[in-house]
Amino acid sequence: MFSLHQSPPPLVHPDGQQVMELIPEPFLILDGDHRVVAANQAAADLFSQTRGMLMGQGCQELLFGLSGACPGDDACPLTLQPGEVRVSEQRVEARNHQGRSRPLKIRLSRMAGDAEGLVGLQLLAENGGQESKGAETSQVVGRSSAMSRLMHVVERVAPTSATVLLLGESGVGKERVAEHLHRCSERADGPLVVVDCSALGEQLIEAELFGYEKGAFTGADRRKIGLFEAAQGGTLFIDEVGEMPLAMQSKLLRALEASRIRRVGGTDYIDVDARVVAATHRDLGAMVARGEFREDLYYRLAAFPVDIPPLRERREDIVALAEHFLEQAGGAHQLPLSRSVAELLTEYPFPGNVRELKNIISRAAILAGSGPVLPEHIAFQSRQGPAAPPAREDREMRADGNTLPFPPPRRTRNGLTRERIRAALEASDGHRAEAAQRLGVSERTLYRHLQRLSEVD
Ligand SMILES: Nc1ncnc2c1ncn2[C@@H]1O[C@H](COP(=O)(O)OP(=O)(O)OP(=O)(O)O)[C@@H](O)[C@H]1O
Repeated sequence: MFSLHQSPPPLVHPDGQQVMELIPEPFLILDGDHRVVAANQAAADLFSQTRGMLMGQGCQELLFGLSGACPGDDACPLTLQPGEVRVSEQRVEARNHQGRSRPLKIRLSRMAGDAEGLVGLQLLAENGGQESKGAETSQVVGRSSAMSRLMHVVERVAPTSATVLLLGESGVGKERVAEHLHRCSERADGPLVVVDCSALGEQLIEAELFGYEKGAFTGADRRKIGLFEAAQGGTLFIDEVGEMPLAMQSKLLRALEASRIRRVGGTDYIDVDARVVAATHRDLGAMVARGEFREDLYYRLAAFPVDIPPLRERREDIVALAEHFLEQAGGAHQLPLSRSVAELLTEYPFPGNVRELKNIISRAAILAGSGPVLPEHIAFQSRQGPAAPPAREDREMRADGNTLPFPPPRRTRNGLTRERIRAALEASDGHRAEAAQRLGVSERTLYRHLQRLSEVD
C-alpha cells in the first residue's frame, strides 16, 4: 500500500488520483498556497462535500474554520521544510452537515521531488474515527494568526528536550498548551505530571517534587515517590512556578542541571529523565530584579519562552472556542452560534480569558435548554468595557474581573483561606468552576486546596 514515507505521488494526474483512492484515510494534496489540488473520496466524506467541491479550497477555510487565504510560511502550521515529515496533532474544523467538527491528527509530508511545494495531508481520525472525549478535552482550539504562530512554535519545540516556559495571564490556556506540547513530543506515551506550586505550602513542595523516605519527617510513615520520578520518561509541568519559594528554587535548579534528585530524608541520588515545562502568569524578569526569583533558575527555565496572548488580543478565536465549549456542554444541537451572540461575545474584553468564556458558555447552554443560545443567555461576569492590558503585576488581581462580590485574592501560596473558599462556594451554590472563577484561580488549584483542607480536618 502507498505510504507517505515511501513513495508519495509526485504530481496529481489521473494515476495519482487512483493511488490516492488506495489510501484508507482521508487524504488531501495542497499546492504551495495551501489550496486543495487533489482529494480522495475518504476526504470528501469527512468534509461532507464532493471531491470537486473541495478543489481550490484553502487551508484556512477548510481545515481551520477561518476565512481568508493562508497567512503564509511563518504563521501556517502546515508549512514544512523540504524533506520534512511531521505528525501534527491539531483540531481540524472539518464541519459536517450538522456543523460538528472532530479532532484529527494530521500527518504532513512534502511531496517527494516536487518543485511546487505540494504538501500531502493524511488526516488520521482518533479512535477509529469516533470523537474521543480525551482528545476533545485536550484540544487547543483557535486558529487566529497569533494562535497559529504559537502552535507552530510549540510543535517545533515539542520534539526537542528544551525546557519551555509558558507565559500568559490567568486562564489563557497555559496548561492546555502544555498538554499539547507533551502530546506532540516523543514522550507522548510517557506520563504528563502536573504540579501547581501555588497550591502547595513551602515544606510540601519539596516532598511533592522529590518524594521522601520513610521517617523523613513526622507523618512520613512510608516512602513516597516524588513527581519528578513519577514523570520519568514523560513531562513534568510545573505550574505557577513564580510562587515557588526561593529555597526550593535552588533545589529545582540543581535537579534540572544534574538530572537527578534526592528524596527528602534520603542519601542516594536518583537519576530522572523528565522534560520540564513551566508556566507562570507573573513577570519573572521583574521578580528577578526584585530578588524574588533566582536569576540562574530564570535563565534555565526560560530557555524557550512562549507567550500566550490574552483572548482580547485574538478575538478571531472567540467564536470557535465558544462553539467548542458549547459542544462540550452537550449543546451540539445549538451550533452554530447565532450572529448576534457571536457579535456580543467578540465585543467583550474577557478579563478572565478562555476560562471566563468557558464558564459563560456553560451557563448559557443550561439557560438555553433545548433552544438556541440567545443574547439574553450570555451573562458576562464583568461589565467593564475594553480595558488596556493590566500591568503584569496587576494581572492576577484583575484576571477574572473586578465586579465580583469580593476582590479576587492575591494568588500567594497561602492566599486561599478556608473562609474565602467557603464563601466562594456558598456564593456559587457549590459550583466549583464558578467558585474558582470568583477566587481568581483555576479549578484545579481550588480542587487541590480543598483536598489539602480535607486532609487537615
Ligand atoms: N485554546 C483552548 N482550547 C480549548 N480549551 C481551552 C483553550 N485554552 C484554554 N482552554 C480551557 O480554558 C480553561 C483554562 O485554561 P488553562 O487552565 O489551561 O489556563 P491557564 O492559563 O493554565 O490558567 P491558570 O494560570 O489560572 O492556571 C481550561 O478549562 C482549558 O481547558
